[in-house]
Amino acid sequence: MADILLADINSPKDLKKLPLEQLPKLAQELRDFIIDIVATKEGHLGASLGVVELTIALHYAFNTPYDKLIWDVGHQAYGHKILTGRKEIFETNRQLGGISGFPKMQESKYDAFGTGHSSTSISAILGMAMASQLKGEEEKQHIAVIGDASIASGMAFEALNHAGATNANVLIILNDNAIGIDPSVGALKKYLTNVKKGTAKEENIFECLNFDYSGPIDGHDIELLLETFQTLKTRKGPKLLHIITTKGKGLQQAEENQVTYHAPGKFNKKTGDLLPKSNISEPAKYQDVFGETIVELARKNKNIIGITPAMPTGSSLKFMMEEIPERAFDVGIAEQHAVTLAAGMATEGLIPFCNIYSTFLQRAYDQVIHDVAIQNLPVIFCLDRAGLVGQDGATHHGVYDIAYLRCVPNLILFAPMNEIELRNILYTAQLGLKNPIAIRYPRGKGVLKEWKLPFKKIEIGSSEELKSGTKIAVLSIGHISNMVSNVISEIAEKDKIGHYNMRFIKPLDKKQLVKIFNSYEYILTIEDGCKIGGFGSAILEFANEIESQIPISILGIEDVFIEHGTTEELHKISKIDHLSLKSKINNLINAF
Ligand SMILES: Cc1ncc(C[n+]2csc(CCOP(=O)(O)OP(=O)(O)O)c2C)c(N)n1
Ligand SMILES: CC(=O)[C@@H](O)[C@H](O)COP(=O)(O)O
Ligand SMILES: [Mg+2]
Repeated sequence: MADILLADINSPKDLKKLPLEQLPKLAQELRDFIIDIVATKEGHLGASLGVVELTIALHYAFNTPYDKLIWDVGHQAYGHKILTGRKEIFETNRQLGGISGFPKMQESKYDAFGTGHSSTSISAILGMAMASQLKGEEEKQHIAVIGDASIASGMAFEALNHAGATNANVLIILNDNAIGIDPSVGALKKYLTNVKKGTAKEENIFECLNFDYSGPIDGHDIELLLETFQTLKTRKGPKLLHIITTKGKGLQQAEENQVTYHAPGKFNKKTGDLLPKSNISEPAKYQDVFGETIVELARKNKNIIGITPAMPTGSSLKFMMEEIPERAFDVGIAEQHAVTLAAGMATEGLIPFCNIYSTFLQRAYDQVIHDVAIQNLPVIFCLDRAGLVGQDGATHHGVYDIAYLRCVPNLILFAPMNEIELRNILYTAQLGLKNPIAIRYPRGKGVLKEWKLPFKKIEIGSSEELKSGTKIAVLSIGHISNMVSNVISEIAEKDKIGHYNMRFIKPLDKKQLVKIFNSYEYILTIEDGCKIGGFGSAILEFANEIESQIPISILGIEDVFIEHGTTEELHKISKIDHLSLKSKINNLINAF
């Protein structure tokens, strides 16, 4: 049997011992290794398969970790992790206690910068290169690998604009596979396509920005990559190398179905076929409730617009993009633009539904305040993936939105308990709200079998008493309210417990709250967001406002970053799972 080259590679030092002719064989092994593990452990697949040759060539040619290497987004860094000492633990990728699915500085000296959100790599590598200049490290190389969808983002352009006016020693590798999670969009995509066809205008956009541009070259040709790196190493100043790769390279299914194989779930490693999911009829995903409902509403209301920054599949806005393409827009990885675009549309009487994952809206915070809330424009924010999202970990949990939105005047903040509430608030929001509204809902499935019921208007600021009680009032918000209901149903002295689905974090249902504060002896709040500044804080502030002395306990995410694991595991760690809540309530009952 031929030697397994990968077996002996535990660091780039080992890699450098291989003769050049063996690198294509190593590439095949690395690809097989990634496929083997991701097939059972799940994770991001297509992006890592597409940069196998690039990863090998980079670590072969450069002196990492002394030379700095940043992977933008970082979902393509599995090969990098495997070649830099994490091969033996790669099977723990994204699992609780295991390695992160993204580069992470605390995990390895080879991870020069932590990523997860896109388009940060050029700024960060420029910062490092400028620091090297100041320290007199003239020979040090600084490399950022960024995809064609990520380079189109505002932040990447800000960094290119700055870098091009410096003599910093940076090499930006544009990994152009013409796709993000969904097909790349926009004028830059058209430009890059023309460059590849050789029909671009005389002037190269990157050269105009003062970059030393090379390419486009085949990013799967290791020898060519190595030759190019040797040349580029000797050139000073900002450089951009344009490489062409195929997302999913080496696994036919992944090459042919690039959207599905971005993060395919479990699959057969030999055939690439996806493993069937359980065939029990399950509740719908919240994202699909959004996707189907917006189509239903938009058919009747011609002013409705759908906007997504590069997540048509993840948000299910693709349903509207397919049926009503003239009113549904993927604007690329451009959260800031998406928000202000929606604001502009709202000034003209359109009704924009701007769907952004909770974690990615962090990037557009100023736009939410300055362009929407101060001007009190009725933009409808649909914040998908709110709460703990699971294996993507700390960079992706949507746990700050309540705290960062609750403090913004004019903004209504709602969290549906189930699919019907989501559907009804989407309906309510397009009836002519005078304020912006943010609707937060989690990754994954709801709880109901039937949710496509006739629309009902939800009164803004109204809560719902799910169960009355005598001693302890549990106030919950959003999907987690279902777990709370289940827990209460199992409590022996359940008569003592009242349960309120508060729905609106802002405005609070103050009428209901006054009643609660007058009828109970203890209040317990629960949310799947950070405790500091969250829903529980809002209840504390209310207690202060009415000068209530009733004790209040807040359950939610503590002041630490929660890492990766299944959402069930992470809820447990955060003590907002079924058992923790049950024991908390039982302890309270014993105390009263
Ligand atoms: C700020 C931000 N918005 C959205 C995402 C979600 N996202 C992750 S990967 C990706 C596409 C990246 O495409 P590209 O840069 O071309 O890399 P490729 O996957 O093709 O390697 C998107 C939109 C993100 N990680 N960060
Ligand atoms: C890398 C990245 O940011 C996305 O691929 C993200 O992992 C998508 O998350 P969902 O799987 O929740 O759509
Ligand atoms: Mg791409």
